[in-house]
Amino acid sequence: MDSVIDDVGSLPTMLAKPKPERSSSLPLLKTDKSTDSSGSRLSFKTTYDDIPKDSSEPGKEKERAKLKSVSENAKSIDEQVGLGLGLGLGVGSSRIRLSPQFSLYSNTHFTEAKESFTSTEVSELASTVGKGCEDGKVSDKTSSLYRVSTGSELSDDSSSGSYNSAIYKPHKQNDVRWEAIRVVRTRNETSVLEMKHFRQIKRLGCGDIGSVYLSELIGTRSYFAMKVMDKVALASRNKLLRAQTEREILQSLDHPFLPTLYAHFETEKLSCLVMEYCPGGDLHAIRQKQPGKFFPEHAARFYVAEVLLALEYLHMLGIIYRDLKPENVLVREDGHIMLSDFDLSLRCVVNPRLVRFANPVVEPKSSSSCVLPGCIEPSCMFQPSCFGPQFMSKQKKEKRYKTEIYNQVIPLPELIAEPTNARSMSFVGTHEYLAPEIIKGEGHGSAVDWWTFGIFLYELLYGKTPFKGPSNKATLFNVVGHPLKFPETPSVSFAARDLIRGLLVKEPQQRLAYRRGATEIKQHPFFQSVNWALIRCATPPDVPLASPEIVDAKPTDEYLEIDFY
Ligand SMILES: Nc1ncnc2c1ncn2[C@@H]1O[C@H](COP(=O)(O)OP(=O)(O)OP(=O)(O)O)[C@@H](O)[C@H]1O
Repeated sequence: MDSVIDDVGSLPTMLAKPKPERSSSLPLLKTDKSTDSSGSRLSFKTTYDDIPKDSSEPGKEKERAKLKSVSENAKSIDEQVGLGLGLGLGVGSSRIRLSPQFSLYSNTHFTEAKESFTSTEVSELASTVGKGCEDGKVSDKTSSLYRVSTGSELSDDSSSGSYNSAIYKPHKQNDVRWEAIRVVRTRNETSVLEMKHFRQIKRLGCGDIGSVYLSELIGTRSYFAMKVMDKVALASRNKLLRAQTEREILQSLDHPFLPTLYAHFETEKLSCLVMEYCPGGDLHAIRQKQPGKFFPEHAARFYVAEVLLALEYLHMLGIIYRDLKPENVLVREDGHIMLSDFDLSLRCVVNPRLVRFANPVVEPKSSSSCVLPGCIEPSCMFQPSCFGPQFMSKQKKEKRYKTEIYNQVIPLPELIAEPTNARSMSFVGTHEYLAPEIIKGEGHGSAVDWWTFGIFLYELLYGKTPFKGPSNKATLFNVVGHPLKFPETPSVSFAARDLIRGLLVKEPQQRLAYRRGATEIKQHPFFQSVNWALIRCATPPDVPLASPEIVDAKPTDEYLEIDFY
């Protein structure tokens, strides 16, 4: 898979004649070699920021130097958390980000920050870096419109802040891990979590400038994924703002298919994010294990349906995700998904619009909110079970629809909060997943997520992406210029192909969901059998086995005395 490209704040000119001063540092030229030795897709980001503008040698030397630096960073972090030996580095298998010093945004702060935008303003690199950032290039790209994080806003008790944020997370507040954190804090008579409260069990992956570890909160048998980042490396690689964006987004989330950030703490050199651990791995790895390396349609539908709800929620918060791909979709212990990796996300302001009021008197024929061409079936909006039978007669459909209308006391109002009008000029994403408007540098909004959603569904069903060429450059040309084609095998339903066709429309304005966001996609016949409200109760296609490291975990009191620092 191609590497992630991330040129925040730059106009891509891949198809036009590149400007001379940019030509030497186009990520396209630098990232053609983008798979690791195992052939899996690298999540290695190339940014213009990483490359000096006056560089005359954009090629392999710098790429090698960068990989070496990733490797060294990972090794150094391993050593610092006490896992220095024998784990192998897996260079470039992941990337890592974070900001060393940033304010603790409560949900309220986040809202206040967003309110400072108009609907077309975007908060790319939304906040300025606090005291820790002295890099002129970074602050040049900072939007003054967004709430600024300053050193004075720092909290010494960031884990406490994260802990308290459970109060504002009604969907996650019953999570037993909050209780485990409370127990440790009480037991240690401390308001903050520190590295010494955790035992690192193994490294789950490593990225640009940090590593993710499976960690136990000592003495609780509660397990977390701890993302550990080297602050100096972040600063030197201009990753501070991206990291900060991700952390602020993580703090604002409260959704079953998005990560919970339990705590954040820092040591002198490291910054650590404590998140939910997903033992199921990612959908890219899981796809490789499927017969034929593609998912059966019912499994693909399950995964994309949950991803759709996650994207819908993000868009409602004014967050355009921009990096959807199977690698970023992790599988929880219960088999449901968790969308991860927010450092490429864009924050902007949305103006929620109510397009249909809650009304107890519903006229079936007036449900014009279904925008599918030729679709006059209101039944596509009401489904009785999470994943029911897909095909039924028209008579049955009508009967079912009537029953459901009567069972519904008040139909839900239909709200649209789609940051369609946001305009970012950044060149970010993963080659095979890039939307045409990003490649052409036309400016992009939330419709890019619907494009990537189409590529994602295609890849799950066919085992490959539709526009991949022999090189990254060829891939980009294909995305912009080649018509969409479906392979003859595997056999995929008409509904699935129709949905993909609607999503992979090159002109964003003509793309499905451009006008009404996720609502349009939910109403597509491909999702006819999905009960959106109950999807959390649906049976996942696969439930991961408990991680052997956890099953075999020894009683952990013996680790209490270990002091990492
Ligand atoms: N919550 C988690 N549970 C289980 N594994 C995780 C979790 N978060 C990350 N990982 C694993 O750790 C690896 C590194 O994650 P990290 O977020 O640092 O980088 P990444 O997802 O590869 O992406 P990027 O380089 O795009 O930031 C991932 O590939 C994933 O396999």
